[in-house]
Amino acid sequence: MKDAILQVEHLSMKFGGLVAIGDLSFQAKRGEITALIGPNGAGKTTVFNCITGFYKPSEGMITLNGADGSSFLLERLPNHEIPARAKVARTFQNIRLFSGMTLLENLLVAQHNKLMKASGYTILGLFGIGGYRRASAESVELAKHWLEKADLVDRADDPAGDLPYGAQRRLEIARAMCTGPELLCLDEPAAGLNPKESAALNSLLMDIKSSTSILLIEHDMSVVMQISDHVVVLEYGRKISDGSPQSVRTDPRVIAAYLGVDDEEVETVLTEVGDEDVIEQLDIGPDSAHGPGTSSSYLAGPVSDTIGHSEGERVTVSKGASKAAQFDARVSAAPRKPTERATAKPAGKSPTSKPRGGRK
Ligand SMILES: Nc1ncnc2c1ncn2[C@@H]1O[C@H](COP(=O)(O)OP(=O)(O)OP(=O)(O)O)[C@@H](O)[C@H]1O
Repeated sequence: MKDAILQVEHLSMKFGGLVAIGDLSFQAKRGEITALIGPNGAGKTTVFNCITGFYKPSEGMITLNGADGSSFLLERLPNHEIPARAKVARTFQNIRLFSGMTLLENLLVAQHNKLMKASGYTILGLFGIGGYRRASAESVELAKHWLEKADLVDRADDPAGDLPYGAQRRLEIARAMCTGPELLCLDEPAAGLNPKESAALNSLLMDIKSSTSILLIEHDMSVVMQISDHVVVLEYGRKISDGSPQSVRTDPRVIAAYLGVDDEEVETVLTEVGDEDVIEQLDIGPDSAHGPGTSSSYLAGPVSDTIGHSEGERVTVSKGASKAAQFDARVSAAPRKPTERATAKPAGKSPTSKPRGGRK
């Protein structure tokens, strides 16, 4: 069995009165692609920011287990040590390349720390001594290696800003790989890509996962379903599902969390899901207190104004906000009537559909 490279335990992150993440626990296994998904504002980027040191969590533990047996509590490491010592690299939702520099230069800048160390931080070291020259040649080789993997080697001497959008995304990932990470955290790498660019990204990520574990935030469900080994679903900072892409895809709570679109999508959702059990659960009769049977707010009625988080803590969300909580309440309140199909149809957005989110 694969061991966990990342262990998130009881993580909470508060911004004043807002609990963006509440008592979240999950694992990412070594050599796997773990996807973190959820509707907009679910807390995915906040989790990334806690893992990569941009935020210090309010509570909880984030453990990174290195391949050599080392172990780091990321919430306690100074920011700059997270990439350098714990070997965690990340990309952001918006592209952050040096657009005036060539592709090769971008990948060499990423190796700056390694080169400076080899120079002994002296001018003599930079000009002549063997260690620096050797490190410099290795850096160029590594850059070339990742340019080839990203299918960008032909454009090595072009300015990064001249690349098409999808190629810039791959260059960012290649640059992150030049830092030698054990865990690569990618924040919406497929946002804004066309299908061809998306396929190129998928094959790059599948290639990377043989050597480096990946934690992925992604709204594009075709990417998530194709390449992920494990999916964690968030809604309002809470984990509502955790498992294989197939189990998450057919989890009614996840389907409910993605609610909020037109009635005509309902049939598509049920067909896409194609799971009798799920259809039965979604077909439990409508709650008469919340509108007529044909209402698209079938699962969106006000069940609770608050969502429970870690012990004793509640976060207030807008009335009827958590679709997963409403689904739970509906399932436990209503008697199961598998043979009696309700006339009402839940409005739904399947997690197999395209995203609500996008390029920021
Ligand atoms: N620095 C901050 N200060 C205050 N609130 C914040 C901050 N960062 C995030 N939040 C809030 O935390 C919640 C989760 O935000 P987050 O960006 O993590 O969600 P997300 O799932 O990544 O959303 P998206 O899919 O839109 O990127 C939101 O309500 C957001 O407004």
